[in-house]
Amino acid sequence: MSLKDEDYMRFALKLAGKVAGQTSPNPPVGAVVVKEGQIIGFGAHLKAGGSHAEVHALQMAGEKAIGATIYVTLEPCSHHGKTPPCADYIIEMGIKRCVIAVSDPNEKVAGRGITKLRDAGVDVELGLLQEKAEAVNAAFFHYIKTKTPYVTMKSAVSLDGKTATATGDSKWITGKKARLDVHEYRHKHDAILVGVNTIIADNPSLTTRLAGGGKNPVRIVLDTSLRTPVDAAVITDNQADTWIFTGKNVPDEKKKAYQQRNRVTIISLDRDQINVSAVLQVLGSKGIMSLFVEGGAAINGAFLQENLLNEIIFYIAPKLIGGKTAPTAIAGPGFQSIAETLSLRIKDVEMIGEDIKIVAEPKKE
Ligand SMILES: Nc1c(/N=C/[C@@H](O)[C@H](O)[C@H](O)COP(=O)(O)O)[nH]c(=O)[nH]c1=O
Ligand SMILES: [Zn+2]
Repeated sequence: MSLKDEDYMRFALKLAGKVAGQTSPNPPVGAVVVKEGQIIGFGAHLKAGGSHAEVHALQMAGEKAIGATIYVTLEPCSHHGKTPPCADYIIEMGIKRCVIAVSDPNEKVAGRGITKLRDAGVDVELGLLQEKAEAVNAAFFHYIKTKTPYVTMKSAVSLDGKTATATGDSKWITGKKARLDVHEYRHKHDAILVGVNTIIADNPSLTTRLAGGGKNPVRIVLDTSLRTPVDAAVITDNQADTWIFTGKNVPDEKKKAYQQRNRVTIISLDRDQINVSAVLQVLGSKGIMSLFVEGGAAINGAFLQENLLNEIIFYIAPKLIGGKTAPTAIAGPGFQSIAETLSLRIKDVEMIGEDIKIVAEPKKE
C-alpha cells in the first residue's frame, strides 16, 4: 500500500516535534522528500544558525530531487536569514511539488515563500495537517506575534489539590515517572521560572536530568528584594545561567555577591514590585521563546491573574494530604466569582506511572 501525503507529512511533523526546544528562537521544522513512493531524503532544523530542514532533506536526496515532492511542516523561508532562502533551493533542486502544513506568520515570510515557488512553476499545496503543525509551532507562533515567551505552567498536586503538607513537606507528591516527564518540558523550554520562596524552601537545581542528557533551560528567579541565598544551587552549581529579577530598591552592594558568579545575572526592573508582564517583555527581548513556570503558588497566582498562561499542566497524585493550611497550586487574590474564573480546554489526559497528567489551555473566546 503506497503511503499517502498525510503519512509523509506525519513523518515530517514527527521530525519537527523531536527537535522542539533545540531551535529557539527559530521554529522546529521537519521536511521529507519523496519520489515515486520512495522516501529519498528527510531532515529537521537542528539549531538556530544551522541548515533548515529543507536543506538537510534535499542534500540527502541529491539529484534524485528532480521531479520529486517535498513535504514541509512550515512554509519554506524566502528571506536571507542566517542561511540562504529555502524556497530558492527547492526550485534549484528541481522539486516539482511542495506540500506545506502551515504558512509562516513571520511578516518577513508570510506567503512570499509560496509565491516564489508558484512563480517558478512548483505545484504548491497548503494546509495538510495544519492543526498538528500549529501545535508543534505553538511557542514560535506565539513569540512571533507577541515578542514574549509562550508560557507553560506546571504544578504537581495531591488529589485534594495540595502541593505540600501543612508543615511544608513535599518530597515527593508525584512519582518518579511524572517527575521525569517534567524534565522533558525543561529540555524543551528556553527558560524555567520559579519564585524566591521555592528557592528558599526547596533549593532546586532546575536543571534537565534526562537519561539521554538534554538542554538546561535558563533559570529565572523572581525575587523583588533579592532574598535568594548566595549559596543556593542556582547560584553556585554553574550548571546553567541564572537570571534573578529584582525590584529597583536593592542596594548595589547587595548585588555584588551574586554578580561575582559568571553565570548569574541580576535584572532590576524599574519598579518597587515585580510584575510578571514586565518580566515576560524582558525575556522576550532576550530571545526567550518559551517559558516553563514551576511555581510556587504565589507566582502561579500572578500569571493566572494577568491571564498570561498558554498551557497548563497538572500532575495529580493518588494521595490525600488534607490540612486547612496546606498550600495549594495557585495562590494570589484569585477570582471572586465563578463567572470570572479562567475556563480551560482539556487537551490531553494520561496516566504517568500512578499519577494523572492533565494538559489544558485557556479556552479561546
Ligand atoms: N514536590 C514535587 C515537585 N516540586 C517542584 C518544585 O517545588 C521543586 O523545587 C523542583 O521540582 C525541584 O527541582 P530539582 O531540584 O531540579 O529537582 N514537583 C513535582 O513534579 N512533583 C513533586 O512531588
Ligand atoms: Zn528555510
